[in-house]
Amino acid sequence: MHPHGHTQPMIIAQGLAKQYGTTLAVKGVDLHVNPGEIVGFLGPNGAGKTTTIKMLIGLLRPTAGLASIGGFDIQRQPLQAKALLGYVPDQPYLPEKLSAREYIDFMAGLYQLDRRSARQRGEEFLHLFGLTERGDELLGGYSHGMRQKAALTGALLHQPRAFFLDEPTVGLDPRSARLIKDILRQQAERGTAILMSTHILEIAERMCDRVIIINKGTIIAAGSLEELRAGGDSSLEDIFLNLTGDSADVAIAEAL
Ligand SMILES: Nc1ncnc2c1ncn2[C@@H]1O[C@H](COP(=O)(O)OP(=O)(O)OP(=O)(O)O)[C@@H](O)[C@H]1O
Repeated sequence: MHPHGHTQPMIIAQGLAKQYGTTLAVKGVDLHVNPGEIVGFLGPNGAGKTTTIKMLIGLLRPTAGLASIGGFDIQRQPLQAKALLGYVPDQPYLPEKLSAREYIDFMAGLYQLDRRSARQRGEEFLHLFGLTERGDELLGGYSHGMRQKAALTGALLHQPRAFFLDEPTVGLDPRSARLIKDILRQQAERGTAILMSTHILEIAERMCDRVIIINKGTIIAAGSLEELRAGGDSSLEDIFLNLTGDSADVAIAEAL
């Protein structure tokens, strides 16, 4: 028996498509993330990663297709679906005039959490992130890394079952990147499904149970790294370049 019960995927996309004007940015994407899984969402710039994630979390209405979180359709049952999900964008919006502790209270209110246990959970994250001493400073004065940590704290406060991150470790020092990696693994072990976009292949290799590769709005490969390597010992970088590159680009990359 799987530790998290029946493995109905927590995150599902079926035929998701998005057209901006005449541009088909996402062309019928099918994907799923199971409870407890960390899945890397890889693709070159402009491939459609952010657009897909924004449709999955209900920030963008798809032109076609369905997205569901924990069995709730994100368009038809947005409140139920959104209560289950957390999202950290690559440039998180934070209220600059609030301190980290005030932000924790603010997020607790937004998700209608019990204030005391939310505060306690918030303090645990501040401690983990080394921000206990700076929790009363205004977020506006936080560094990029500190902002990422505050955003993660706010997004994890309600214990989401589906967690989405856009480029979570960009601009972080190695220690902070490691910390975030550990926290994500911890969340996954508690059954949270995690989908994170990244273009840093090394991060995907080290952090993810499975990767999904998107190129020009279409999923072109999905599986564990072992499956993608399919017996060979190519690095994820080779696989990625081969799958997404024009052959000329790959030839250039191979020559480097
Ligand atoms: N609001 C918009 N209006 C018009 N076109 C858009 C809009 N947002 C994205 N696009 C286009 O859709 C395509 C996919 O963009 P998207 O941001 O989803 O890619 P991405 O994979 O997240 O890229 P990156 O790695 O550079 O962040 C691109 O061609 C982009 O120019």
